[in-house]
Amino acid sequence: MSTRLVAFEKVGISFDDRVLLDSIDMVINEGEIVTLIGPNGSGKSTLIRTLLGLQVATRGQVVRHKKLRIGYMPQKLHIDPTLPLTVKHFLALVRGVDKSEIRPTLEKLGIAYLIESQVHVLSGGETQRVLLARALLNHPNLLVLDEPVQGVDVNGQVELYNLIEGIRDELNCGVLMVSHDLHLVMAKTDTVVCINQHVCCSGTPQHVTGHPAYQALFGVPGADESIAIYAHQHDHVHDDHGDVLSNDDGSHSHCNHH
Ligand SMILES: Nc1ncnc2c1ncn2[C@@H]1O[C@H](COP(=O)(O)OP(=O)(O)OP(=O)(O)O)[C@@H](O)[C@H]1O
Repeated sequence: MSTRLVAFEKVGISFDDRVLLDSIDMVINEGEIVTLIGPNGSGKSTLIRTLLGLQVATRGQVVRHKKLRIGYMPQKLHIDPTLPLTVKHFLALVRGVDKSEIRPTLEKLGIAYLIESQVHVLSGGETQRVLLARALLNHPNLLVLDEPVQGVDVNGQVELYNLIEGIRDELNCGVLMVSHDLHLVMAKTDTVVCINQHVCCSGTPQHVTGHPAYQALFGVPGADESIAIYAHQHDHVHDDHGDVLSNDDGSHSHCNHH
């Protein structure tokens, strides 16, 4: 059985009368990719901040493995654009970093050619990879990625998700990713936790996208079958012409489990 890295147990966060998180249960295991989804203002960043220890739970608790080591990738790089700073120097700022690991880490992410580039001239996709490199230099057993594909085009998003999956396979680390919707990330995710202050539903991507709570928040998937997962469940048979033959009771159906 894989090691449990983090467990949220009935975690709640309130300010004055406002509930930001309510009774959140969530587990992240080693080697598992968990995607956290929810609409704007649903508490995703608050949950991440709580995991990072930057926000204290007002109810419940966050149980962390004693050897938990988080590599955090923020949504954006906040650096003064007038400050000259190369990628190499930026990564050398990681506390306790072994500088000899900087180039191999960039190579692993396919961006070794950027090592002497100024960080403020990088494209969206390049910036995300540099931030991922910074997270990896921390030797994490849990990667926490806050909207890792923000500002990246669709092809770049697929590449980044492939990269993240490859890192998980190589390091057997846990991954917690924040996303706004499930379309592209779906195939790369083991478990989805859909929140809107509370956990609306959780489980496999197929289970969650078929859940009424998910569909109430994000609509019914399937408008674009090229990217949505379509699981066609047969409870009937077709004749030689493809026509549906009725069941014994005369009924038949096609089920869409997204
Ligand atoms: N320290 C705080 N004090 C009071 N309210 C806060 C605090 N931090 C966040 N909030 C509020 O909590 C709500 C949830 O915010 P949060 O940033 O966690 O949502 P989110 O799901 O990450 O949203 P988005 O998708 O827009 O990034 C927001 O309405 C926000 O204004």
